[in-house]
Amino acid sequence: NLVPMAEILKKANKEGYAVGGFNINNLEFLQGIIEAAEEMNSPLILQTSEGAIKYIGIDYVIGMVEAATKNTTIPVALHLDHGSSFEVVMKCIRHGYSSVMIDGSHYPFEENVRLVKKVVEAAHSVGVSVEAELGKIGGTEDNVSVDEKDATYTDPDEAVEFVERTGVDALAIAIGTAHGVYKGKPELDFDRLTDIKSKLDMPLVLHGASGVPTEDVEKAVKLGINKVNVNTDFQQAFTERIKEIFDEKPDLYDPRKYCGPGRDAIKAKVKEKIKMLGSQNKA
Ligand SMILES: O=C(COP(=O)(O)O)N(O)CCCCOP(=O)(O)O
Ligand code: NA
Ligand SMILES: [Zn+2]
Repeated sequence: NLVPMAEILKKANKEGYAVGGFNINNLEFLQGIIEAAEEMNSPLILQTSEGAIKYIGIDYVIGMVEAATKNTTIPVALHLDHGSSFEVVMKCIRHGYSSVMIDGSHYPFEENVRLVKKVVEAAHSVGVSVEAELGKIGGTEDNVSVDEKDATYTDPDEAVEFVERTGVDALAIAIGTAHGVYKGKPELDFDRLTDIKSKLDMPLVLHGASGVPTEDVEKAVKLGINKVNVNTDFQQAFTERIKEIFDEKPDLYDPRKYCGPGRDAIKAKVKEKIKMLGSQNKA
């Protein structure tokens, strides 16, 4: 009982809120995230990077997510984050993912269009949603100069052509965010977001949300972002809690004694993010 991401995001776009694309890295991330979303009555997009699939094992991902969603009343999608090839996308679809990202943002425009079009045809033929990316989301934050912005940030007119030619359900745009921990304060290009949304009234995705001030994420949601990806903030919440536990009790060796509190820390952080995105009671 997974749902296609497109359904979740269509409602979010219509009603002006965003839904978390929360990455799972192990059992505790999955449990913390799904419990928080259920208690907040929020729709949820669970996502795994290719690295997480390698670490967990795709059969375990599917098995754990099936267990997590067996009795749930909230709409949940299982999404491949940053899919790097048609082959990986098809593997996830075959295993039961309800949504996939094919990330061709580092290819030339025409190559990105060709690859994404191929994925959309295959995925849509079996009811699976597709996210793609145009523009370059930074890997590590460093101050982007103006001309670099035009070289790396999403061009609104290109975005219109891209969506028309590919038929994607959601578009990840580059407006100043970066994956991971920021060095400086990220400056989001809200004018560019406004311009893109005015030309493309469709679900838009913000990557790299960890480390972006809450008020900036809230503003981006108001301006038309409908999916917000978060990973690092949850990884840091988990890790910091475990460090605290070991500071207090260095001789602990039962993993439940430190992974359990780590799970609780993730859950608390997820609730904060759901409040920030406005998806509480939108299930
Ligand atoms: O946009 C985001 C989240 O960005 P954030 O971590 O800044 O919140 N994402 O798409 C998550 C990226 C996860 C990468 O995971 P691996 O290390 O397993 O490859
Ligand atoms: Na980030
Ligand atoms: Zn990302």
